[in-house]
Amino acid sequence: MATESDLVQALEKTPGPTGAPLSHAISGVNLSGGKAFVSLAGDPSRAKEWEAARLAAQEAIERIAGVERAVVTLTAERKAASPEARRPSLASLENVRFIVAVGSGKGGVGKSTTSVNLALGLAAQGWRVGLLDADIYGPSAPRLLGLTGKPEVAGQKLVPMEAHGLKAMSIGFLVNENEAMIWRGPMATQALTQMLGEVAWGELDALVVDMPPGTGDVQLTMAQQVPLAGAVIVSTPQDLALIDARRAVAMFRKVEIPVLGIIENMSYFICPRCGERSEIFAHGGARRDAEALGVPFLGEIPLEARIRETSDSGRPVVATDAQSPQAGAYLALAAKVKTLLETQSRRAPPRIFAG
Ligand SMILES: Nc1ncnc2c1ncn2[C@@H]1O[C@H](COP(=O)(O)OP(=O)(O)OP(=O)(O)O)[C@@H](O)[C@H]1O
Repeated sequence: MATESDLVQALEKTPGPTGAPLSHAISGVNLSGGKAFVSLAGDPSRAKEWEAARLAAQEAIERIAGVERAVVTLTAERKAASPEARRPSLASLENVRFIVAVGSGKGGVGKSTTSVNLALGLAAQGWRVGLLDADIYGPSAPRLLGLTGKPEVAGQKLVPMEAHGLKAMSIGFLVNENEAMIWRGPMATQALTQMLGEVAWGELDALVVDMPPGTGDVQLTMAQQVPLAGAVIVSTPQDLALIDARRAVAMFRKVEIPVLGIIENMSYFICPRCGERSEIFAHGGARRDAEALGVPFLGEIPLEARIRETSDSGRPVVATDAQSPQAGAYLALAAKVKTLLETQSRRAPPRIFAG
């Protein structure tokens, strides 16, 4: 059975008028009953070249086994969605294909653990991935990735540190934790902007941004300033955490960042001795909320001592025990996020133009 991901892959091999693969221009993908509908965002002033690209895309998709018919339409490029247009000072992000925020309405729900394992899960699928620990009030990337020491400086830029195949930057590499904790509003925002703009990220398929918990001014400014492709919200199943998760969804929606979905962390507990499953916090609330809010539910991560031990000792489970069921939960999550990024992000309103 062909999937939407196969359509994206076919366009990864088809160059477009800008020289970049046509998959970079996708603004919408849908596959149902063997019929593929794809929209490509292009520059209307180069309509002839885009018309040729449209036909090439149609042919490439119709060659996929299981696709009977492909309809490819052109939509006008939404300039505001490109990193350069929204934030000229963030030039060092221009070779980053997708920037994904991981947010939570509330602290301590496992946002950082999820960010690290999600980033590793994306890397496990062949992507080049960076992790920006933007949680300036409680930077945890140094601990989670087992990194010590200071990043090097090359030219005017900080060189990201590397661990388990990820590039990483954290305010925790630069100042001691207590110092960052006392920063307020504008100072915190300024530090974040610098970490985005003054780091030599290089070419990345995805930069996972571990956001500060909550939905205050710092988070809102960050969501507005960074050219985010989408946001993932982490919640635990308790009612209070879910109320805050709904606020986080509302915050990203307010600034028109697509919410890729909600993850339920610490969803259930499997007793390591008897294997019995207990639903300590009335599991399932995040799935119901996701349905009510009309956003995808991305999955459940169990509450497991192994996840805590590996995270807290700098050996994240996806990097050090990829075959374990715990890593499997994160790998499944990463696969969903990858597909959503490739198919949902940059979805422009369909202003169709003819070639
Ligand atoms: N699924 C899980 N199973 C067991 N322990 C977990 C799980 N997820 C996170 N933890 C543990 O819970 C604690 C808090 O997790 P983490 O630091 O990722 O949360 P956070 O939401 O980023 O917190 P903060 O608000 O402080 O940034 C850590 O000790 C972590 O190891």
